[in-house]
Amino acid sequence: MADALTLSRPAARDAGAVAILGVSKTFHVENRTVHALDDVSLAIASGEFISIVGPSGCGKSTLLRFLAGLDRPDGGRITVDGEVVDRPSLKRGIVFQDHRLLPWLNVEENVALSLRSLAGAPADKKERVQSLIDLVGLTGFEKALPHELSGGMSQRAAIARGLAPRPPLLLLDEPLGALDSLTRSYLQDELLAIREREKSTVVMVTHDVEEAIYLSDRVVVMEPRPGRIAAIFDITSRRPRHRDDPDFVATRRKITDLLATR
Ligand SMILES: Nc1ncnc2c1ncn2[C@@H]1O[C@H](COP(=O)(O)OP(=O)(O)OP(=O)(O)O)[C@@H](O)[C@H]1O
Repeated sequence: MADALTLSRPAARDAGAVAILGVSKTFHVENRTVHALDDVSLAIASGEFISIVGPSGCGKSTLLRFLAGLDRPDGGRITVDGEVVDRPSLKRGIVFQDHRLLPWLNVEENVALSLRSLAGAPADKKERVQSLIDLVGLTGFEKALPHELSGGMSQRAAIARGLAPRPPLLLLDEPLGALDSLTRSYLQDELLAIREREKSTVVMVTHDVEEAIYLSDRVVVMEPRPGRIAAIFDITSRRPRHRDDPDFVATRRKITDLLATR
């Protein structure tokens, strides 16, 4: 039973621990060979918030797709809680930059989609859906269709959908990338609050170094051709963090300087 989740929190407090071991991937397109990832290894503790930053083409999304089980590496392996990731699972929620809500379903129905295959009483599922809609600040918009929502609201609905089955691991691929800066910083705080409440491990790909430092326990900086980990920064300052704090500014400078050389 690959998806033995229930509506209650999946057992252990140490769920969502990730091991990425020597992962490599080469794409062959016509007569071109792209070393998208080369020998990438990373251990992520349960409950950690990790951001991955790096120049375009360094393999961030490829790595996230592997973590989701949407694709497989040619070499190495990935485990979550000791289980090899070789297919998608409700144990790993994923949210993309474009919300990918089904246009013919309303907010409530979109959020409920990923609960369909889980055991549980319909009333419990309904309660879970409503609590997530409340959590992401969409109360009152349960019956709205995606085209009736703003970009930020659609992204919140997508986050609620990703969280619905209580995945121990939440994967975010530029989830706030398409939003204006005000909505973006508001949703960053919401992401922290959601993570605090849901206790999921989070792996987020972002192009925004400031966002990565603001949210994460560690920032992984990747370099391209071949895609590798160039450095890992521990962000130990207490939350809420302040973007003009000297430590914050110094870390941002170190990361952007490093990125400028890649
Ligand atoms: N399905 C595919 N077929 C061929 N090449 C691919 C495929 N997916 C990714 N690549 C190549 O692998 C490399 C890494 O791509 P990936 O999308 O993971 O990078 P990224 O760091 O997420 O980039 P961006 O920041 O621009 O989204 C790129 O050179 C890309 O062209």
